[in-house]
Amino acid sequence: MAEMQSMSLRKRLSVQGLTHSYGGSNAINDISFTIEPGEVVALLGPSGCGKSTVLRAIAGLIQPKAGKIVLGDDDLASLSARARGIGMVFQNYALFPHLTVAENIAYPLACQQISRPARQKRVEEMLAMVRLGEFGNRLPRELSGGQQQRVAVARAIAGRPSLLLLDEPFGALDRALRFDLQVELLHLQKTLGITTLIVTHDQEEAQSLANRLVLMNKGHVEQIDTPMAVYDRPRSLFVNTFIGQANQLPATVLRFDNDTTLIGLADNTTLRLPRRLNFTPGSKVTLTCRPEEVRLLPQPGENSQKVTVTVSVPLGPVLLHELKLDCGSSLRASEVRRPGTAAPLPGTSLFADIDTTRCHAFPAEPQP
Ligand SMILES: Nc1ncnc2c1ncn2[C@@H]1O[C@H](COP(=O)(O)OP(=O)(O)OP(=O)(O)O)[C@@H](O)[C@H]1O
Repeated sequence: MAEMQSMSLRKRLSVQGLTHSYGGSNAINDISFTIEPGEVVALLGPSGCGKSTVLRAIAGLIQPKAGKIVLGDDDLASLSARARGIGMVFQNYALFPHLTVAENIAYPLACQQISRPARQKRVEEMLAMVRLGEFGNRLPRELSGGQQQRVAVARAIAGRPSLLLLDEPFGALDRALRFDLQVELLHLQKTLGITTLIVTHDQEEAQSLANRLVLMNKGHVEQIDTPMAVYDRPRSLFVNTFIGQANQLPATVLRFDNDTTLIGLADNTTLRLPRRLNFTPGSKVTLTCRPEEVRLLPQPGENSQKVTVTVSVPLGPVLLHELKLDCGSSLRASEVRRPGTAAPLPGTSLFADIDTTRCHAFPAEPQP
């Protein structure tokens, strides 16, 4: 293991101004981010936002229209896909069906013209690492989906790449297996310290695996931050609603008093935010708060709105309440279930107390 660690070169990846189109309009536009040596970064965003295009450009599978990709000291534009020293794992396994597990893992080593005994030793190390020591002689079709994906990971890292690219690596697997493999991959990545970029549309996968997230929308970057910062301090309404759940309330900035902002809601009630927002009075905004920041009370509180319970659903450890404000807007509240927590009956009138320290306000999006 010590030998392997010393031989895996930790390199920094820098992507600057990456732009590409497949013909018409740009699929990705001016994408810039860096991954520090040994760091795991997740590219996250809705379907079609350009995640795989970024990955393909880094891997050398497409030639971008503009931009610079540098790995360590190498400008990748001058290197073929094969010469880039990148390990890749894609969703659909893509193991060679006619080669055994051991031969699959040995394949990139043979391409690097590594001697047969060294190859064999490395394959054994890899098989042990992904806990498939007994499976070297099997064909891919004789393995389960999760095992096949572990072989794909072993094959990707066997050649000691400086960068690991994972494109929806566990997308085809069921939830429980996906979680197990994520934990395994995290352990492997920490042991080897390979700089890693994972593409996923599964935000839980991204948050559990990555040190930082690059959030993409419609071909551009919306925010780059740690998973917690993205959740707690979203820079746009898109990020706020894409990561986790967020209630959205149409509102108007009424006035500022010292360090507070008075916000008017659609039902003519008001909320006082304990900070000055960067809007002019009269601005139309979308106010957001997460369900866990809304507390249900039997009596009105300081920042509470009258609500009617539509339905309450138990989701494992929490109870999720769907509520209606008097103005017709919907609101969700969640509370941790304790022994004796009872779900209110549909139609019950209660008061929703919003934690205004945690609310965000974004410019209202123009109505279609
Ligand atoms: N080979 C191609 N030819 C033409 N257009 C393409 C091609 N590949 C991707 N696109 C378009 O480029 C845009 C970005 O696609 P891309 O596959 O990078 O998105 P993605 O975020 O990875 O999506 P998904 O999560 O669905 O895989 C999309 O609008 C897609 O339709």
